[in-house]
This record gives sequence, C-alpha cells and structure tokens, in this order.
Amino acid sequence: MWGTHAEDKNTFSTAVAELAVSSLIEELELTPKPGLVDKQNTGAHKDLTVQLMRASAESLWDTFKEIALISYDRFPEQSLREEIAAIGRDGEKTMFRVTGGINTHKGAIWSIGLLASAFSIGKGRFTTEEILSTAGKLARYPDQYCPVTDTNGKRVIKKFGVKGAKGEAQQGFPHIRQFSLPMLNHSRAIGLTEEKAKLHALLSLMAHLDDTCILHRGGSDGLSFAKEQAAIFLISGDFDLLNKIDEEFIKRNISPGGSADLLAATLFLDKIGKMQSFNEVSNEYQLI
Ligand SMILES: CC(C)(COP(=O)(O)OP(=O)(O)OC[C@H]1O[C@@H](n2cnc3c(N)ncnc32)[C@H](O)[C@@H]1O)[C@@H](O)C(=O)NCCC(=O)NCCS
Ligand SMILES: Nc1ncnc2c1ncn2[C@@H]1O[C@H](COP(=O)(O)OP(=O)(O)OP(=O)(O)O)[C@@H](O)[C@H]1O
Repeated sequence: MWGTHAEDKNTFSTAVAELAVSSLIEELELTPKPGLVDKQNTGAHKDLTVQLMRASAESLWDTFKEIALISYDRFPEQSLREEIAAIGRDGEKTMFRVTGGINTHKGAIWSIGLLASAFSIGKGRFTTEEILSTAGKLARYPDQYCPVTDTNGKRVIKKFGVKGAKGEAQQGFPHIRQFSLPMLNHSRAIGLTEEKAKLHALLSLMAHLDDTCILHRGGSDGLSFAKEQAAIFLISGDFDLLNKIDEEFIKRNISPGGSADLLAATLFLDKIGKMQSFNEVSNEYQLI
C-alpha cells in the first residue's frame, strides 16, 4: 500500500541506506579474501581492522539515505550529479573522521552512491540493467565543483593508462555486468554455498579489473600477479588456494580494494533484485 509521496520517498530511502550498508558489511565479513580486511586477518592493511571498517560502513548510512532522498523520482542530469557528489564528498569526510584519516570506503561511496542514486531515480522499479546504465549516465556528467586534488588513483591512471573507478562507473560498470553478477548467479545455480558464490564473484572481478589500489601498491607486476592468481583459482575451483593467495598478497603488500568495492556494489544490486522479485510475487512494489 502506498502512502504520500514524501512518506514513500522516506521509506524507500531508509531501505536503500539499509541495503547499501549491509552490502558493505557483507563484503567486509566475507572470508578469506586475498589481501583484504576480513574476519581472519587485515590482509595487506597494517592500519585497518575489521572493527574500524565496520564502524566506517555504519557511518555511511546517512550518506546513502541522503543520496536516495535527493535522487527520488528525478532525472539523471548534471544538477543531480553535482548534488550527489557533494553528499558523497561529505560522506568521505565522515569516513575519514571515523577512521582517523584512513581510506576505508572511498571507492565504495563512489560506486554504490551512483547505483543508489540510479535506483532511487527509478523509484525502485528499474531493472538491474537500467540501474547500471543510469548510474553510468550520471557518472559521465562533469562535476564542476569537484576539487582538483592529487590522489593515488589519478597518479596511477596517468602512469599506467587505465580507466580506474571513474571509468568503470562511466561505462556503466562493465565488470559487474559481465563478470561478478553472472558469476554470483552461476555459482548459486551449480549449488555452491552463498559464501563460495560471493568468493567466486570477487575473484572473477580480480581476474579482470585494472584495480588502481593494486597498481598503486604493486605496479603492473603486482596487477598481473593478482589477475593470474585469481584466474588459477577460478580454473581450479579449489577454495583452499585462497589462503595461499592471501599470504602471497600480504607478502607483496597488494590489496584488491577496487574489486572489493565492486563486490559490495554487486551485492547491493543482488539484494535489490531479490527484493523486487519478492515484491512481484506479492504484487507490490514496496521495498520494506
Ligand atoms: C572517482 C573517485 C572514486 C575518486 O577517484 P580517485 O581515483 O581520484 O581516488 P582514489 O584512488 O583515492 O580512490 C579510488 C577508489 O576506487 C576503487 N577502485 C580502484 N580501481 C577501481 C576500478 N578499476 N573500478 C572500480 N573501483 C576501483 C578503490 O577502492 C580506490 O580506493 C571518487 O572518490 C570521487 O570523485 N568522488 C567525488 C564525489 C562524487 O562525485 N560522488 C558521486 C557519487 S556519491
Ligand atoms: N575489505 C576491504 N579491505 C581493504 N580495503 C577495502 C575493503 N573493501 C573495500 N576496500 C577498498 O580499498 C580501498 C583502500 O585501499 P588502499 O589502502 O590501497 O587505498 P589508498 O588510500 O588508495 O592507498 P594507501 O593506503 O596504500 O595509501 C578503499 O577505497 C576501499 O573502498
């Protein structure tokens, strides 16, 4: 049953924030992830803990709710792009306050922020394809208020000629569309557990993504090594290999932060899809 427009918008945006934060926490708790913070260890991150990352994820609840609120029933246009960018930058400030200046979820705020905005533009009715393409359209608008700062990502993009987080979004998240979402669904279909299906999805991203986190820490040798190890795992299907790959990544100080962000974004889309099919069965479009 529908309420007033304002009530629907608020209820919807609360649900979006819930989905976004729970996707970040699911990604964090997935174990064992090579080089990344998980329940077993902090991977190649000496300054992070699972508790700090959880606190960071929870601090972003308001950011995602505000993005959903401002995007509800709007069009993907430059003014909206600039409005959500301002909210995203505030979210980054909140994150840095909570973590004492450590980058825990910058890439995730960017990717899930755009997807949350696109989902809200469609008032919860867009298909996954529509969410991805609308998020891509939003990301392609320039943000005239974006401060000119030098970041690891920008340095690496220039040095290695890769597209990075911005390019991935601007192209409508091809790595989610082509690899992680199909891999998640395929792994479930062949009877793997949820945990294993998510690990498969993560490694399918790692096998293909030009991850600026890895390039920044390990250069092109680090990136080739990471892609190769992920491919070996996917071919073997041997989950015991993941602990060995984790040890190698820690030794080489490499961490696939970009793949982790895109896995969280994949889980966000997956949750949306599940909720929509549940609502179709009950013949309602309400999110909660
Ligand atoms: C574009 C962003 C990611 C900045 O990118 P930049 O390369 O300069 O920064 P930085 O290297 O510090 O962080 C990029 C992060 O993206 C992730 N990442 C790395 N490689 C990839 C990749 N190939 N694909 C997706 N994500 C990746 C990593 O986690 C990494 O930490 C973003 O933070 C930004 O511009 N924010 C401004 C606010 C905004 O516009 N928000 C809109 C939506 S909320
Ligand atoms: N479970 C996770 N463990 C570690 N990083 C993660 C995890 N999930 C997502 N990330 C992403 O990885 C990025 C952090 O990687 P990294 O520490 O290499 O960032 P950096 O600030 O670019 O570099 P550096 O810390 O080397 O100066 C964050 O943007 C975050 O979004």
